[in-house]
Amino acid sequence: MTRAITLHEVSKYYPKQPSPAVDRFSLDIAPGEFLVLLGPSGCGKSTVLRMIAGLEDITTGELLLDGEYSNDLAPGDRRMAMVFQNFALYPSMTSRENIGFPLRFEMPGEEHGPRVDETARILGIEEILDRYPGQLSGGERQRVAMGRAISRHPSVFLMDEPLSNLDAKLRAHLRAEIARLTHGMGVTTVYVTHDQAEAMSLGDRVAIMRSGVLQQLSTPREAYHLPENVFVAAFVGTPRINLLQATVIAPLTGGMWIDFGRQRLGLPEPLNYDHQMLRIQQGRRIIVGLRSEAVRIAQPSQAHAGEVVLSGIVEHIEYQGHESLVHLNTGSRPAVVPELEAPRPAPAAKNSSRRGANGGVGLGKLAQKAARRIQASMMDREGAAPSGDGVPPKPRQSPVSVMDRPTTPETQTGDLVVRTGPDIRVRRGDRVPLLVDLAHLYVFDHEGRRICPAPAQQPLLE
Ligand SMILES: Nc1ncnc2c1ncn2[C@@H]1O[C@H](COP(=O)(O)OP(=O)(O)OP(=O)(O)O)[C@@H](O)[C@H]1O
Repeated sequence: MTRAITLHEVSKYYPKQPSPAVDRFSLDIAPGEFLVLLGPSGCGKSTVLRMIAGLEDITTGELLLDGEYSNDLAPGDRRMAMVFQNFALYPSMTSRENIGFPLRFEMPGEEHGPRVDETARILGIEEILDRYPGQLSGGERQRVAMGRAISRHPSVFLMDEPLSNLDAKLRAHLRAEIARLTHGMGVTTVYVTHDQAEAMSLGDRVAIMRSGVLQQLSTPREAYHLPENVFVAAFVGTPRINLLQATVIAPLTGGMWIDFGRQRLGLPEPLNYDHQMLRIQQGRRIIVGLRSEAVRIAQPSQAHAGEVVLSGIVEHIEYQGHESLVHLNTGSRPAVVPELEAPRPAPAAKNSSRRGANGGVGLGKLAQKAARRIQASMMDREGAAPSGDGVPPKPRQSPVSVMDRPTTPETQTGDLVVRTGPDIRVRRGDRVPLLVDLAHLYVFDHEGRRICPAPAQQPLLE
């Protein structure tokens, strides 16, 4: 059995918190869909997951399960299984006993052996069924934890960063396994991660969050190719998209340029629809987004149709084996998305009281919370203070704040990273010609909204 999950305008206010952890969050998850909640630490992903699970009350809004109002449904009646980051196995039980444990309550008086064996076979862990958690590797422990969730034949899997305690190789391996398993079982899955690569490779769709607010809900491909705002553009993709501050120059006499300060990028005429739409930005600050594959190092004579010329000085070459990343200085001013640039708190076990039934708030989590509070106070987190009962007087708007990077042209290092073949023959200090593919040019307005390519729904002009 699998089920549809709908969140309608769901908000969560924690007591004594100035702004909601989740703010008017709406989402429809289809039966059997694999949906990933993606965003930086503290953006509200786990809170959404826990509200779906029934482990956290919904302050306002509605949760529908298969179309039925379910805000007040007890967690045990939702037929959902959760898998956490910290495995949460009983140390005094073997793998077999751990996997069979929830069945004592779900199938009282019935023989659990066949269900446990079937689960072990699916996960390929028959050999470790008689071992204790202390005798297992991290990956094996996480497989047993997943076995415990699978054996219940749940209608929904809820996974909260289940792989983040594992090393990179194992993570990649288990990631593929999770995708195979959940799709094979056809069970609706909601998966929380802050790792965009994980989200992109796993999700049928990703819901990208920032400060409790849904920024974009789309397929991974669309999130990469058509980010709705600068936050999504910067959060998704490695290496991170190049974000440069610029202005549009569009004199009445014709022509249009994007001015980076020391260089200008001329848009070819006749202007296409997307470029024409930039005319209203004339004289205003914009942010230009260029992914590392949108620019190549090549002579102007080699330009294809739709490519325009810039140049840059090589600052650094990052050899990656299959490719090189060349860091260049084009004399532009990089734009910074504050939440992405803020230091991420040190990882700590997610075993605080709000995460699981059996733990106190760990020191690591407290440190994380303190760091978040500092981070939150430093960031431009908008929102009205809650009234006495914790319900907001009005919803927050969420323009994406973007700042200047505090550098002077003299001290500024590479502002543009370009992906090249591994054998590129350039040296530090060389000035090299660059060809920018305008088909992959993104422009965001001063509030971070994408304006090029033009959004499907145009904002009303005042
Ligand atoms: N029980 C609680 N009491 C007060 N504030 C809380 C509580 N739980 C979470 N928060 C706050 O709500 C916000 C969202 O937290 P949440 O754990 O949902 O974020 P997250 O995106 O899952 O982060 P992480 O990836 O670090 O777990 C944070 O600011 C957090 O400090």
